[in-house]
Amino acid sequence: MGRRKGRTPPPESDTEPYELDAVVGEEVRNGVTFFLVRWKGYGPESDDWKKEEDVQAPELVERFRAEPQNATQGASSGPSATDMAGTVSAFGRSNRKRSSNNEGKRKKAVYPEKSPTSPLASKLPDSKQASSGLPLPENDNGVPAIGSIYASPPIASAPVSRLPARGFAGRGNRVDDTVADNAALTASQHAPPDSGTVVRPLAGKPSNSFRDANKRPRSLSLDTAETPSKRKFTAFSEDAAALVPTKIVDAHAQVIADEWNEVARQSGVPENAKITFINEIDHEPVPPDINTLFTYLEKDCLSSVQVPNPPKAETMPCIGRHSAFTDEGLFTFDTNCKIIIECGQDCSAASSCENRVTQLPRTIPIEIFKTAERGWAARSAVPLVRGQVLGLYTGLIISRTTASKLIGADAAYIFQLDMDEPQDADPSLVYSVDAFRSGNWTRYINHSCSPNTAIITVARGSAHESLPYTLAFVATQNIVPLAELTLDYDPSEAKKFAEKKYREKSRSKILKRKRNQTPCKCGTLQCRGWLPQM
Ligand SMILES: C[S@@+](CC[C@H](N)C(=O)[O-])C[C@H]1O[C@@H](n2cnc3c(N)ncnc32)[C@H](O)[C@@H]1O
Repeated sequence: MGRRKGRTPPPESDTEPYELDAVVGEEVRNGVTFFLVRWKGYGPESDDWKKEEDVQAPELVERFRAEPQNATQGASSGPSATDMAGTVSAFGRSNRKRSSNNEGKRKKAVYPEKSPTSPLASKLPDSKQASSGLPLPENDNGVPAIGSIYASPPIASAPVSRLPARGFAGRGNRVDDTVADNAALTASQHAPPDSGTVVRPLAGKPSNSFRDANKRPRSLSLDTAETPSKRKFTAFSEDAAALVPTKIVDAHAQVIADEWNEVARQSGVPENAKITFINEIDHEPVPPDINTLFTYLEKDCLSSVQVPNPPKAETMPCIGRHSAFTDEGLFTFDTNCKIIIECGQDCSAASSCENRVTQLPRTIPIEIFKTAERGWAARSAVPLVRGQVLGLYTGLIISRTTASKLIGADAAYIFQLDMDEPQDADPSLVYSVDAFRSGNWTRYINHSCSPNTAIITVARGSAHESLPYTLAFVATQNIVPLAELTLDYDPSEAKKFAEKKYREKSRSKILKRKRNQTPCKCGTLQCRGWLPQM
């Protein structure tokens, strides 16, 4: 691997890309498919320059196989947040020795973009919509404006005492009407990352360790008689039901699901928006950190700390209520507000107030499903539209001092409320949400370097109603049924990655593995290699 042929490439230029010349081979390592590809050229005068390297870029290879001429064309028009295959090739390269100093120094990026003439163009997500989240504000210190989940391998939780969940009895969700209007949304826009291969359950030893969550169980090894059959979803049909694989719901999962659905029902979630657990990968019955002592919180967080009062109702008037959301309740993505202010109890319009979009009950049926490499994950059984509010990140509010002491699995579900927070903030006075022992289905939203959801921060009009503010997931693109819902756990890193001036320096810094960092298995062309770390 990594052989280089031809003469030494000419001096580096940011505008001249590699061009994919051939897919020479492919190999599965640790469950991830790497492709040996041959790149060619740095410009017209160096067309004879070629080299081979292994990359983890299934989309690029698929595109190349379908239409070799257009797979990497348009590259010289420059990078975008969505189309940075260079990160992938750099990641692939880091796994092997470089063949020469010259090559080692060079880090050329490939920026595959939609070719307007390509028949595949309509199948690729729109680059604006599929950008790595929202054009989210960042504070002056470069701290993620919205907050970040940090990653570490999850393990089984210890039982905790149960606390009651509070609920908001709101009215019907207008967003759902829009979903219905968009039911004809064709599924060809993008494929759910995990639907490429659906593995049926096996007879054999169940895997109960959460530490195994991201690893394919031994019983899937190809040399056993029980090699699973694989079913490929090559394209979506409009009939979403045809895509729904056989659901394996065991008795234990059913008990947990019933309990969660009952809490959700009390919060106003309709009957047809149930949560189900599905495992088509192995025998792990339900996410193992979930037992009957886990506290399901559909809408509101619990708090272990006395958070100082957020701004008072007078300073959060019921104005500009349509600035952040459309009349249909879809987030507009064009607000500069770091915190979206919704009405709270002080609003005279009470529950008929339209400025309560994120307080409306969830209307989306959710499937929590096992993936081969990313543990458990969440997806919607119905189509979602860009801007739709999907749910709130709930859990226990803890101080940053407490959060920073958590390690390993205990830290896997922490979302920093670091929006607008000075870098030298007193850690005992800034907060995080921990969804390890209490939370809701959103705790299963995995990281992707090219996500389809983002977080918006919302405060409610009156003190103590949202402590200190609410984290709401919104769809950043139209999402087909059963596509895994994903979030960039550190959008500020993605932003740096996309910026030209940071490109070489910050990319290599980001791509370099830090201690204990977890490999990212998002499988996208934009993959930065590792999960963000606290
Ligand atoms: C908030 S939890 C998400 C739910 C988790 N998959 C589970 O099974 O409970 C974050 C953890 O999920 C796993 N994870 C999330 N995104 C991942 C990714 N892109 N690649 C590998 N592991 C991922 C990591 O173990 C991470 O610490």
